[in-house]
Formats: sequence, structure tokens, C-alpha cells
Amino acid sequence: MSQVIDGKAFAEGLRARVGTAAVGFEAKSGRKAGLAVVLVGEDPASQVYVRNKGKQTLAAGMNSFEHKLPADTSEADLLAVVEQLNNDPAVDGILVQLPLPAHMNEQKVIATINPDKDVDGFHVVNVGRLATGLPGFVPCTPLGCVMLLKDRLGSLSGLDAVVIGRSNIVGKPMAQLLIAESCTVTVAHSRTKDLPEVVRRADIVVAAVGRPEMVKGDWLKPGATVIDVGINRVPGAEEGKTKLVGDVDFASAAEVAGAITPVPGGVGPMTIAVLLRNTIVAAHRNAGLAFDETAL
Ligand SMILES: Nc1nc2c(c(=O)[nH]1)N[C@@H](CN(C=O)c1ccc(C(=O)N[C@@H](CCC(=O)O)C(=O)O)cc1)CN2
Ligand SMILES: [Mg+2]
Repeated sequence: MSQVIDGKAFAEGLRARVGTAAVGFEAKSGRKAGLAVVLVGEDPASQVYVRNKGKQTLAAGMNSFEHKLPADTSEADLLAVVEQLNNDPAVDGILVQLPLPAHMNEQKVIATINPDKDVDGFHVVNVGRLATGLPGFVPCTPLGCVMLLKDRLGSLSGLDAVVIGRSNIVGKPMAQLLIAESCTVTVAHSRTKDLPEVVRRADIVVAAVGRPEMVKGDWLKPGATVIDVGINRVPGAEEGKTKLVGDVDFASAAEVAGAITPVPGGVGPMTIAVLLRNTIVAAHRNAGLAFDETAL
């Protein structure tokens, strides 16, 4: 049986280190670091994530500014809120919760965020910085995955990695981060031919396709490290109840993998912990204060 990677515990440790850094920032700057989160509409999952972001931001000793806008807010009004946050010196990080309602152009909204406050790392300037190895902000979920991988494996240099999924939020930045760690990276997706054969080559498998329990144990190289980014709600054992599963069939994969993240409690908790990390990094950078970002 494989080792289960405890993302919840790792995230707790990271949040504690961010908390220490936040105390240091306040002592040096005379103000608390601040994160603004904008939620448009009433999507139930987004409401939970935004509530948790607010709570964890406060618990880490930073200010949380929540902007909840009705689902029928115009794009122009949302852009005006983002501009106001860009110009607010108390706001170090800005995050617009995704998905946005269908009448909004997500790319246009993200492009309006000041790249140096873009703690989600979604702005094209930060995408370009990541691709060219310049300092910027890296999307929270993939950065959290790399932190878990390095904690488990130490150096990733020379390892074969397969990323399943090519989204802008996870798959593509994940591939860039693994290239930067000197992995040999394959990006597979829904059109990949003979996916099990491709996955079987990998020392590291990152599953981010959004298909419940798609990756099976017999697809894996024995001893592989498996990072499951999927969050899929499926019918549970009890009538009318649902349960969360990943993109990996945990039971069969755990028989073959060397280590594997569970769902829930693996990658998920890292997303918000890394968001807090990016926010305290943004606060120091934008205030021109020296800070050892690698110590987080
Ligand atoms: N602007 C952004 N929008 C979205 C992001 C993002 O990083 N920035 N990511 C996701 C949602 N997300 C945070 O926003 C997020 C997803 C999952 C978790 C989490 O802790 N998951 C738990 C299970 C939670 C549950 O029971 O439902 C886990 O996997 O253990 C935190 C944050 C999309 N939008
Ligand atoms: Mg995809």
C-alpha cells in the first residue's frame, strides 16, 4: 500500500508560516497585509470557498476584504470594483472567484487586475513570467502540488511527469512548474491516444481532467507519486447523498502508487494556503520590503 500524502497537515503548516510572516510584515510596514476577494453570484461551492478564504486570511493575521456582487452585476461594474482595489494601498492581493456568470468575459476581468496584486497568477503577465522564469505569481493549486511533490520526493530533477489536463488554471501552469523543476513533462488530455500507456511511463502523475475516478491503478508505474487535483461530487452510497471523489480511482491506485493524495484532504486544502502565501509575498514585494520567499 502507498503512503497517503496529507495535504491538510501540510497546508496547516504553511498557513502557520504565513502567519509568522504576516506578523513580521505588520511590524516592518505598520499595517496588516490585505487580501480582497470578489464573488459574483450565488454559486454554492464558490460561496464556501470564499467564506473559507476570508476566515483563513483573518486567522493568518491579515485583513480580508470581501466584495459580494449580485449575479446580474454588469461587467463594467465588476471592472470598476477591480480598478478600485488596484488603487487601494491597503489591498496587496486581489482575487476574483471563478467561475464568473456567463455574461462576463473572464479573461477581460482578469486582465484588469494589476499583475502585481494578481495572487491567483491568472493574468497573462504572470502566465508569461512563469513561462520565461521571471518572478511573478503562480496559480495556487499547481504551486501547492509542487510543494507536496518536493516535500515527498526532494529533488524532482530528471523524473518523468505526466500531467493529465490542459486547463489554464491547473494543467498548463503545472507543466511549466515541473519543467522548471527539470522534470521531463508530458501533457496528456481527453484526446490523448492510449492514455494508460502514457501514464505508465510516469514517476509523477498529476490528474486534473475533471473525470471522476478515471485513472486506474493498472495505469500506474509501481511506486509512482500520484497527485489528484480532481474534485468531483458523485452520488454516494446512501440514497440522496453525494460524496467527493478525485480523478483517480483511489482504491486501485493506492495498491500500486508509492504515494498518493486523497480527495478530500490532499491538494484541495493547499489551494487556500498557497493563496495566503502569495498574498504575504505580494505585500512584501509591493512595499519594497526584503523577505525570504523560499522560507515559506
Ligand atoms: N479565482 C479562483 N477561482 C477558483 C480557484 C482559484 O484558485 N482561484 N480554484 C477553485 C476553487 N477553490 C478555490 O477557489 C478551492 C477548491 C477546493 C478547495 C478545497 O479545500 N477542497 C477540499 C474539499 C472541499 C469540499 O468538501 O467541497 C479538498 O479537496 O479537500 C479549496 C478551494 C475554482 N475556482
Ligand atoms: Mg482539460
